Amino acid sequence: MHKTEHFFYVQENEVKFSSNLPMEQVEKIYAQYEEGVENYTSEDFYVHVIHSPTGKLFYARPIQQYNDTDILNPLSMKLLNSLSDGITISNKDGKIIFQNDLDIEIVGINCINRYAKDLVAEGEMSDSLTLKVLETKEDVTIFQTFLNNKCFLVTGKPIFDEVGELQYVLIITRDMSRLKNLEEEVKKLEIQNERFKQRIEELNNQEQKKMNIVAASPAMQKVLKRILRVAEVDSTVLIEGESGVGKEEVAKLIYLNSRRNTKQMLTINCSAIPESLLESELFGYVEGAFTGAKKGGKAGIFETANGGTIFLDEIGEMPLQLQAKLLRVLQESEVQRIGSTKPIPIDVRIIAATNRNLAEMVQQRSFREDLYYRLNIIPIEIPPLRERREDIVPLVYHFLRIFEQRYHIHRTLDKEALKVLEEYDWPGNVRQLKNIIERVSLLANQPKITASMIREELKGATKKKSNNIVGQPLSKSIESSNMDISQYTGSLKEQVAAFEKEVIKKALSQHKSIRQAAEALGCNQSTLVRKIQRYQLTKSVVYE
Ligand SMILES: Nc1ncnc2c1ncn2[C@@H]1O[C@H](COP(=O)(O)OP(=O)(O)OP(=O)(O)O)[C@@H](O)[C@H]1O
Repeated sequence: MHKTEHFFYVQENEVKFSSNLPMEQVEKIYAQYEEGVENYTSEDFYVHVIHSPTGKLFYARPIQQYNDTDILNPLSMKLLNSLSDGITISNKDGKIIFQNDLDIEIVGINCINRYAKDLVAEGEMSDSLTLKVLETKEDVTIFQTFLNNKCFLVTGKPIFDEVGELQYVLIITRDMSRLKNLEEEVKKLEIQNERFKQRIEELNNQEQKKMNIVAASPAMQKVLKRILRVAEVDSTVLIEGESGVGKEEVAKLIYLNSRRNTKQMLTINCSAIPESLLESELFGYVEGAFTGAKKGGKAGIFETANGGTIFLDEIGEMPLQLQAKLLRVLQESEVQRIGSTKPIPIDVRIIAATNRNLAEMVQQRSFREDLYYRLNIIPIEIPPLRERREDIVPLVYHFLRIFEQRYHIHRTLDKEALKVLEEYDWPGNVRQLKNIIERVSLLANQPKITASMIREELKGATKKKSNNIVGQPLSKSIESSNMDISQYTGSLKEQVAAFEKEVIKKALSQHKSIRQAAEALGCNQSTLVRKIQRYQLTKSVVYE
């Protein structure tokens, strides 16, 4: 029995026994008993009745009268102030008897000793959870935004005494922004995690991307290291080297390993496009900018590549007037379409390449000095193949594998053949080596390629060297060849046709099949067949 509990025993309406309550008090309690009830309150007592066959036993426990100050002793206040939630406690009349420091900070008002209903009536609070809990006598939870615009989870809890009377209302205000911050932290970590995963994938891919470029020699290893380092930064790169050394391949590698690899890399060959067209290709134009300008205008390559990369091949061939315009784009990161004064902001990375000596061109004033320095922020010089002979054999095997997959032919080279290739000077660099390997692979009528087959091919190349078309793929050699055109007469159409006939004849004589010749000329087989018929190139002529 609880030490403050009293009891008395009643038999036939007569109090037979009482513990230590004065009789007067016992009678008062008993007077309020209603026949049959088991629990009731009387005066300041909570009464529990046990009915037995012979009588009734009454337990009377004094209802504790809490004093507000009883619960708010210094220690409990200290404890409540140390919590990281806002706490207020109101008594059953709705008077706020305690508010911890954090709650005062959150709500912005010190409510101690004030009544919740007054705070609402006086407009200091739009609503009061204390009043709601007093009314419903139930737990209530709401989300509430306070002065600092932070979102809080506010929970009101009724606190009952032993007899179920609501005694206090406890309000707990929890800062949801802390939870939100945590949520955001978790999200950030997840994003970071995702980035790490991507980076690992990228690094794995990088290994594969590197595989496309052969760099066995110390000189190319150095270049490769530089490529991978510059790929990470966003600056302009100038790739220099003789024709066919692999400048475009290097540009692709930089792009593939850069952060911009999710956007495209657009390539423009400055030597292959006439000056007038190059300007509009690069910068675009507005409607009516010139005769023949498309309706609605056209975006230039800078606009189209926005966010990505532009590879300006053969930059040394860019006319001076366009060099000035390109310089402005690089300096101001904005472009103006032809016929417009409106600047369009652009964000592109420029990779430029040249086989010309730009520094010399600057001295000869055929290349702008300011543009040269602007492009030359990170120069990459690719040495000619003859200066990195360690790359020759790995390149041979690399190309053999490519052609094996492309043509389904398996070829190997004997030792002597490899030696010949290693000792050759390769004026046409890697492109020339690639073409020789393609040719011998296709022309060989046995799996093993011998030194004499290579020598034969290289003899042809040396002969062609005087025509400045060493080892170029056929389509490229025609572009750059110094073919004697004085032999052609007649109208432009007739001269072009005569030239075309010669080009096709030559291609057919150099390739085993029409398909291969078409491939080398960069046209499709049916076009070539039509032209063979038009120019009446018979088989015997073709293969003589
Ligand atoms: N290191 C290399 N590894 C594998 N292939 C290479 C390498 N270097 C060049 N190649 C191949 O050689 C050919 C010529 O390379 P590329 O077109 O990049 O040369 P380039 O220097 O840009 O030539 P140009 O100055 O004529 O434009 C391409 O088919 C390319 O794939």
